[in-house]
Amino acid sequence: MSTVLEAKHINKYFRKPTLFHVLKDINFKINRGDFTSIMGKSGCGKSTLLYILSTMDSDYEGQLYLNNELITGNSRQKISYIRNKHIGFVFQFHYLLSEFSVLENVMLPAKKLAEKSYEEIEYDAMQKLTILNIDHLAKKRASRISGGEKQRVAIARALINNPSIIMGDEPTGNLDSYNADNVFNIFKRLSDEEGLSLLIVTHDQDFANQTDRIIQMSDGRIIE
Ligand SMILES: Nc1ncnc2c1ncn2[C@@H]1O[C@H](COP(=O)(O)OP(=O)(O)OP(=O)(O)O)[C@@H](O)[C@H]1O
Repeated sequence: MSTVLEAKHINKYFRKPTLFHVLKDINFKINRGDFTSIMGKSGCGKSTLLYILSTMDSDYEGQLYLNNELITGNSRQKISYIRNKHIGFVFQFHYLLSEFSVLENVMLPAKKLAEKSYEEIEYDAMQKLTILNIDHLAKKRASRISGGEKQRVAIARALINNPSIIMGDEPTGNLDSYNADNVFNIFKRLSDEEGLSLLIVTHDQDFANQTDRIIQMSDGRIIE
């Protein structure tokens, strides 16, 4: 089984207001195609860890590998390229551009990567919307759709560059239970049917139980 993501001896400190050792010797691997969840009490360091794993934070000790390539220590520009190409994100809040259409929002990360023509990107974006059963919303403004629909658009946007892994920080946290189930089931389907690698932080034990593996954190450490 090949490894998509690996964390080796990750330690992280916050220096203000006082020195605080927030992540303590984090080690784990994520196999390609696995659906992994991270759980743990509020404040144990889940978001801080996800921020490092998603390459958005470079201020840590230890090594991070993506597709067996060392990410740590690369230039900001290279890391930004790798992130855009290989990692898709879904946050608790969707962060869609409200004045743009659904289709334009989904196209954005591919435009940024600038490796395909406008027409190809548009075609890819429509395909992702179709996978998520929201192709009928393509021309609508992002501000004019429901919360559950917005989160599905955010997933389509995360998929647009065919990333190696999708990461989510409480991706169902801001939704009512019906829409939370719906979004979780989309992740589950992407994992089961498309073989996607997924890593989500969640407080929901029922959701976590349906993933392939639960990483349990406590006080900045992985305990299980
Ligand atoms: N920029 C910062 N400076 C100092 N301390 C911070 C900073 N960001 C987070 N912390 C602290 O680090 C700890 C871990 O925070 P983090 O957000 O990673 O926890 P979490 O497990 O994701 O919590 P939650 O489930 O509530 O989102 C907390 O004690 C938090 O107060």
